[in-house]
Amino acid sequence: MKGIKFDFTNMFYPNIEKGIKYEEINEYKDKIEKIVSEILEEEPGFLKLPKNTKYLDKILDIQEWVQSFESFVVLGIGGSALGNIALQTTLNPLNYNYRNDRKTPKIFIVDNVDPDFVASVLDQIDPHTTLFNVISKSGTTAEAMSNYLIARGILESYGLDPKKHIVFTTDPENGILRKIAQEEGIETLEIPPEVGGRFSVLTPVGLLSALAGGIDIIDLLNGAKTMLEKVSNKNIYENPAALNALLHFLYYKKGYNISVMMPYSNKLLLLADWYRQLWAESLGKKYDINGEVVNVGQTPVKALGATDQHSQVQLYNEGPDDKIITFIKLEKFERDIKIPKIHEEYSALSYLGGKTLSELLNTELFGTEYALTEHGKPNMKVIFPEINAFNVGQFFFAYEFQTAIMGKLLEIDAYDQPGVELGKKVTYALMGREGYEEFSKEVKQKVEKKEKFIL
Ligand SMILES: O=P(O)(O)OC[C@H]1O[C@](O)(CO)[C@@H](O)[C@@H]1O
Repeated sequence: MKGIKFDFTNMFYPNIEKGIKYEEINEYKDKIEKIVSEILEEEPGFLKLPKNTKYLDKILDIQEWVQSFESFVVLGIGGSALGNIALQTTLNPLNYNYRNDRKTPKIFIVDNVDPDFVASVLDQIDPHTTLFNVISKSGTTAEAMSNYLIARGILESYGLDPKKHIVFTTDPENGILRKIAQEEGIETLEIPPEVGGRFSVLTPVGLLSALAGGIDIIDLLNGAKTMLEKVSNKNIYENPAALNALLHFLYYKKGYNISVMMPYSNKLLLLADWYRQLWAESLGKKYDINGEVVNVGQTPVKALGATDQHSQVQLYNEGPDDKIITFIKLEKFERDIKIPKIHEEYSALSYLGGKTLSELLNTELFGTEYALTEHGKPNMKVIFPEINAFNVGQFFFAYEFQTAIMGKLLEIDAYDQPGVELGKKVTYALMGREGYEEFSKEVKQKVEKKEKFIL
């Protein structure tokens, strides 16, 4: 069958000595059935996206305008950038201006306020031929807003009409971007109110820059749609998202606090960055749904094969039993390179001659998998037959659904992020935002009183 596959072989006992037993899975069969039914019934915002053509139509309407620019610059952060970055590095890695005979803009994603980084992007673009896509669900995030102000300032300094060079992606009603859009007539795409940032890659948040970069967004959504069908299966043994969630949950209960995602493909690497936000922000929670303090969460970690075999794998093999490793395997690379048969006289080199790099890379993946299993460390694999929009759409959707299930298993709210508020509030206060004067004093006093220890 078309699409990605999940290989759970090395998650189970007896392949892994301390592995999960089928009896443990069976104990949760009914619970998983109930959870999947509940999610399908509750229809959290992200679930509606694969079938919703409303947003797609609107984006396709402005395709010609968007692709008439030479540069397309996303200004956003977190869920308003990570999906975009994953899509571009996976499906538009060369980021050409000319691709498949069709001119598409070069895509830049500015997801930080590091002045060196922002300046380096600005150095590369010509405002006359640039479209800025300001993405913010809340329309308040300091990083996205400051970069918006900078972009707008530049446009104005060139005498350019912001309406012709800016498109907003934001909430349909709330937030300052929506207000500015209404007052000034700036083109604006909607983020459905019920879809949180980290679940929004399949909304205009991710779709517009994807389309701008020449990615087949219809295929992307088709992939998500087929995965929706697959993960709607209530039988745990036929539902990869449910089985993956349950395995992560059962291991988590045994002290496996870390979930490593390790693609063996540079193009697929940043899917792991997208996953990190999804898993961390959704599941790292102090309170459960009844208001009890639980302090749960599993720390997502990103690694790259084969590079990190020479950096992290020592720890993964011999360190504490606290990690589950998810490899991402690519079966068919877009290109391959044959290793020349030079130095046939040295056996330390001659075994490589005549092989391909993809052969070497996937053999290394096999070696790492084998070694981890021998060391008794649980590991699994997501297999991409090839990199295309359909498979990437499947991947996004499977992990979103898996996160929803994991949230229910942990009995927490997977859709909020109260833990990020305090840091934001301090920034507002210290940067002098109106209404935060008292809080600013409080913070300064507290810091003043601290016993300092600086070396
Ligand atoms: O799209 P927004 O509202 O600018 O938010 C960006 C990101 O900030 C967060 O709210 C966390 O600070 C994320 O959940 C979100 O993806």
